[in-house]
Amino acid sequence: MQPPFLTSAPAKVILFGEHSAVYGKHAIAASIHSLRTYLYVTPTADNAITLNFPDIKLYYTWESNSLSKIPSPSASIEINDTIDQQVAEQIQNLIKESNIVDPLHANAAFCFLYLYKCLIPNTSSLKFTMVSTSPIGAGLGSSAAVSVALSYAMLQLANQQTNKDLINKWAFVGEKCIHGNPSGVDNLVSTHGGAILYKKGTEAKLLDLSNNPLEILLTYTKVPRSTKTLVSNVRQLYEIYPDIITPVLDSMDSIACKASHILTQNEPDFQSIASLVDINQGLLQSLGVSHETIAKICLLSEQLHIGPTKLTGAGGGGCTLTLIQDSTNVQKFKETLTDTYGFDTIETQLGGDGCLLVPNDDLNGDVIKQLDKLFEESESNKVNKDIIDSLLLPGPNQKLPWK
Ligand SMILES: Nc1ncnc2c1ncn2[C@@H]1O[C@H](COP(=O)(O)OP(=O)(O)OP(=O)(O)O)[C@@H](O)[C@H]1O
Ligand SMILES: C[C@@](O)(CCO)CC(=O)[O-]
Ligand SMILES: [Mg+2]
Repeated sequence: MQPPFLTSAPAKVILFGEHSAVYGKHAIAASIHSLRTYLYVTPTADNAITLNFPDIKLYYTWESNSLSKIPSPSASIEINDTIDQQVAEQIQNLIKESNIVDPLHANAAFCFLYLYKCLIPNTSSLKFTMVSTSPIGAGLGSSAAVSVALSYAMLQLANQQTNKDLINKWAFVGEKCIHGNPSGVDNLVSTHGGAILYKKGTEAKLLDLSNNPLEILLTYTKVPRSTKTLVSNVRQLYEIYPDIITPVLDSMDSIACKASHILTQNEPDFQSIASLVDINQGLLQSLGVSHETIAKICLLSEQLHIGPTKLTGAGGGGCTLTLIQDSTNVQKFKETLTDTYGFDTIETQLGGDGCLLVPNDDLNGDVIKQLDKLFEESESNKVNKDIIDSLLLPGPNQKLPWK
């Protein structure tokens, strides 16, 4: 597909099973339709590839000849089950030579360049501008949304027969570039949307939560952390105490399976779900991936009799998920979180669309002008979530012909 065109992928929450998913245990995850990453691919007149990632203040242009020196990994998704270390090393060297040192930048650049070398190695004269309405590095799957949006776009540029399964497989490669050892749950739910019961290496089971939607509140602690580091720390604990950590992971597996069964009943027993949330948080705490800010939110939701809270995603700060069982004190809960603790609260619905595309054919001159203006203004951080949503958010009132 010729540029310009747009791709988009949603954020996600993990209801149960973060970290244990890495060890092949079940997890339940759901997309967050209204928090999305948007990628705008546009043609340029130079013989280069430009990244404009204003959310992390990464702006870089590589001349084509600097990219062509790096060998391309196989374009076969089957072979790319593991990252080609020789190619990875040469990409990391290029990133160093480019003086891209901030890990936030280096991770994004590595993910982009590896997928570029796999899918569109000889392509030039393109700019990739990416903005997200989801908090970054916060446990809501921002790396997965980036990997999905990039994979979708590059498969389009490669004119490959694209289906969601292929997008997800390449997004998993992108997640490996950023996370190191991902389970695949984040990229799968961001690709397909909805809610799933996931177990690494098996077919995910779609969960229909629409009959009895969970009422949840997300809280963003604004504490930065790296999923790669948190996952690695758990791995170290597992290797030191396998006999102790294995039963913890097995319990998390049972929690996810039990919750999946309860949530798909006609009249789910939400009290049991609340107990499972509490237990899962306690187990995550034992893996060392909670944080003092998460503990504060857990305590406050208990004190105000809102319902149980657990971390969501890799933890270490990032975001929590509170199951709202009694909304009597919810306003006080939200005000304390924002005004006293300085956190952000996010009210959202779970599920909704996965990755989407606005093809080149559906973009007319006027819309392109609006998009160019929006994405240019994003580079100077003049755009907030409302402005982005007003033009880009897919849904019943969407301005763009998302497919
Ligand atoms: N909008 C964005 N623009 C550029 N890079 C991004 C963007 N969003 C995420 N990233 C990349 O993803 C990385 C964050 O990934 P990380 O896995 O640590 O957090 P997360 O995916 O938000 O949380 P979790 O994996 O727990 O769900 C950042 O370091 C950055 O490289
Ligand atoms: C921590 C983890 O389980 C979820 C991160 O959102 C890592 C993974 O499953 O890839
Ligand atoms: Mg991630």
